[in-house]
Amino acid sequence: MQAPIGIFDSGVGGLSVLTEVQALLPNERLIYIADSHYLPYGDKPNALVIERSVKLTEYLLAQQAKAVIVACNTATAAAAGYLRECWPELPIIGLEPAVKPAASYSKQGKIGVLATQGTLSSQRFASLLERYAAALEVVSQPCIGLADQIERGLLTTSETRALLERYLQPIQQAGCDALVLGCTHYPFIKPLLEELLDESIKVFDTGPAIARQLRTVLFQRGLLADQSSTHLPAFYTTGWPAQFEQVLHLLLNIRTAVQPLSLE
Ligand SMILES: N[C@@H](CCC(=O)O)C(=O)O
Repeated sequence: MQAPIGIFDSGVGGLSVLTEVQALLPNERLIYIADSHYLPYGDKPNALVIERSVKLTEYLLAQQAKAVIVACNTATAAAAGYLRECWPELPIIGLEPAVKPAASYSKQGKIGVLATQGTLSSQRFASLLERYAAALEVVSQPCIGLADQIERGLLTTSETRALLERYLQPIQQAGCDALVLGCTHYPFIKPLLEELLDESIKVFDTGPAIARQLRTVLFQRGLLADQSSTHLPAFYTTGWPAQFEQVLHLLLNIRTAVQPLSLE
């Protein structure tokens, strides 16, 4: 059996990355884990996010994963460095807010970033800004509660709209012309985002670049899947499978059984 690629997130957010990977690499076998029992990661202590990331990676390795995507900006900021120390041979692909392309696009020299508190207060994010946006004005906006709404499939409710309006306000007011979606949950509210944003603001997310990066890494290591193979992704959650099945259908139009997973 083909060795799989493991993908994990605190919940449904990483599905936005899974979609991009499936589109670019349709022959790969994918295993997706939503650590829903510990959601949201965004306001959890670093130590807990690291502990969970280690457990999830261990599980994926026990399933013979040939590469792991940390499909969560918060977990990447907290744990990617440590995971790479633990498994130096394993290709580990992390997600970072797309500050670099947004900064080079911006003509106003002003960009906005929507992300979790965990991501925005991380050392990794500080050095990302230092490297690529030192000369720019950056409006970093923590979006408390937004990932939870998306997790519950509430993509267009008045509460979600009100939250998003509130979080976009300082970014629009500052005159930003580029907006970075620094959390893998947020691409699922792109329609609402486009409705609320000025047309002049370009939106950046990381999913497509991650899929390309994965393809490069697998190619370099001779790990790309056989072109004749096709597989349905396998889905696991540490939370409630029935709830995850519902939101999986809503977000990706996939109807499949989700397996319960206990990783304590
Ligand atoms: N998927 C989110 C994490 C959301 C959360 O669990 O707070 C991220 O990319 O940061």
